Amino acid sequence: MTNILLEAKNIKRDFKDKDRVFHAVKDISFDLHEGEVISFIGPNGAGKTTLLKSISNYLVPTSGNIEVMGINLLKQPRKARRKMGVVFGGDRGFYNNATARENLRFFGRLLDVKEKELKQNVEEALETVELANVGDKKAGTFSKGMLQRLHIARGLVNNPKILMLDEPTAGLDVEAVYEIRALVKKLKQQGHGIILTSHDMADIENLTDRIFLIGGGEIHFSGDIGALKKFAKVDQDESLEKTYLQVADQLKRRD
Ligand SMILES: Nc1ncnc2c1ncn2[C@@H]1O[C@H](COP(=O)(O)OP(=O)(O)OP(=O)(O)O)[C@@H](O)[C@H]1O
Repeated sequence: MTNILLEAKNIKRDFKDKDRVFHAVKDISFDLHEGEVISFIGPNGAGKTTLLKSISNYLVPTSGNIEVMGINLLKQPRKARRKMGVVFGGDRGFYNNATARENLRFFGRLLDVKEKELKQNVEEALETVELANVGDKKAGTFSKGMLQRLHIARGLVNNPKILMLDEPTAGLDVEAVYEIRALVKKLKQQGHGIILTSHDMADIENLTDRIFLIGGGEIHFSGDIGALKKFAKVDQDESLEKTYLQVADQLKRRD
């Protein structure tokens, strides 16, 4: 068994509205191993974003415990958070008039990367995402696919073992989607643990080792795609989209 990079135990997150308490995440536990890609799938309002925000320290859970490479996220949030690259992607997030290298150096400094490590980290991140040859070009001249790779480089600039990739292929053309998928596979082979969110079932089918079906703030199933197909009682050659549709109804909130 490989090393556990992240362990979330009994995560609950409530939202209070006047005198009513809404249980967005009820009691979720999961872990993430080295070299593994996991994904949470479920209907709108299932609690996926709330859960991922809790793990990446954008929201404090109501209760539960999160260990990131042995560091307690709730007790030492800054230290734990630095072990994780959170990649939101999209057209924004960079200084258009600065080069890719300058942008990465800037974000590296924001993440407290030491000056003597910064240059090497930036070069390694650019190499990994295959942008080293255009590193001196302004970010504003980059295509959507290149920008997405630059976002991933930004997530890598302080050398985190864990990456959270939010919709990494959204809005990209077929070729760029293919490149991003190849990059995710490379990161996984390098030993990164990756939490992938995507509405594109083909991304999940291609990349994810372990799927967590989430509905009504709870996990209904976890396992690989083959096990999910058994759980959904569909043939093994059925598409993930059809498999998901078989179980979608039972994931709807009843509260
Ligand atoms: N700040 C908030 N205050 C009150 N309720 C909230 C807040 N954030 C989320 N919720 C509620 O918690 C539930 C879970 O929302 P969440 O965004 O985590 O779901 P999701 O699975 O990510 O959905 P989607 O696929 O639409 O992004 C929803 O019913 C939502 O309305």
